[in-house]
Amino acid sequence: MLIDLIKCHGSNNDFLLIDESDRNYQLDDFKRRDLALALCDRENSLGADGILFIRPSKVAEAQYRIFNSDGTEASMCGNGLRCAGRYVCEKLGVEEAVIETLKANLKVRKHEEIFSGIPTYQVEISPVTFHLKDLPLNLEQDTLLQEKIPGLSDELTFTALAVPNPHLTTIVSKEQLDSNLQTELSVKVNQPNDLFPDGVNVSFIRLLEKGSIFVRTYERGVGYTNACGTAMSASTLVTCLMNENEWEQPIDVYNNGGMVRCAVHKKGDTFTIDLIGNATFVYSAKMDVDFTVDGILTEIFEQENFHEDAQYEKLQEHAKKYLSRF
Ligand SMILES: N[C@@H](CCC[C@H](N)C(=O)O)C(=O)O
Repeated sequence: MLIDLIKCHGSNNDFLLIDESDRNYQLDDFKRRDLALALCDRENSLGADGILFIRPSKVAEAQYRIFNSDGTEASMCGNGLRCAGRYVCEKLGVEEAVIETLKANLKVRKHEEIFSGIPTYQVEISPVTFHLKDLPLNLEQDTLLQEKIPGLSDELTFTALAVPNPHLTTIVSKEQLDSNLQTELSVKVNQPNDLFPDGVNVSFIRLLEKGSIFVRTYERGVGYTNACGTAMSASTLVTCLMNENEWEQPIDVYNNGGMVRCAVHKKGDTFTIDLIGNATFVYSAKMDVDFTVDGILTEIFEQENFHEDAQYEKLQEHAKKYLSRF
């Protein structure tokens, strides 16, 4: 079977985008999982952090689903939503749209360039909840705000939230960021364990200066990625809660793949986050897949380069130069 795809990335968190809406690929969730497992493999196949599936929607301009590279489905992916948002807007010839995701219908819109020559999209990250049952995190309390988790780390304090995928965040020093702490505890909470039965995305946050943070995330279902959009959104919210940053103000969030901008809106106890950043298309291709064959991908052809990466590298150089100050 021939399937069209676009390789794309948000902050170098990279995806394969497959539009099922005009073509009857007859994918079911087993096939979507198998495609994610096979095609995301960086050693033997195309390589990516996940697959974005675009599907028809009865309630929005399109439906969007995200499968991690380990074949599990996530309720949300922020960097992927910017890419999906761009794809849907360009396909429909519009500047904004609503995309149906597993737990919410979310607004996406074309945005002024975050850096010269970079296609930029703003996406809504919502709903946000701090109830531990929503992650889930099995502790005998309702929320976890800047607290220790017994058995996880003696030195770090954590905040847990779902946006709506689950996140565990902690604000760290440069020394803690450079240590093995993040790997050790992320592996622990993403293998079968009593605290997080569904796993969790673990972010280490470094406060750089007012209005600017660095976030590195070990993603559930993937491992370390260059960036995680929902994690950067959740982390920005946590820094506002701790009075390190301000509500409603743009915060620059640096990551290992570049930088994005987040703004957190607070109305009473309700939070929404704007995530603004690149939606970069790398190449488009047609692939031949056979689900009965090991590795599934049998041939890839008609590859076309979008030539957007050279400009993106300039954003990365700018981000690296800024980070070298800290
Ligand atoms: N990279 C994503 C998040 C993808 C899903 C995540 N690994 C999960 O399982 O919750 C992002 O940009 O938000």
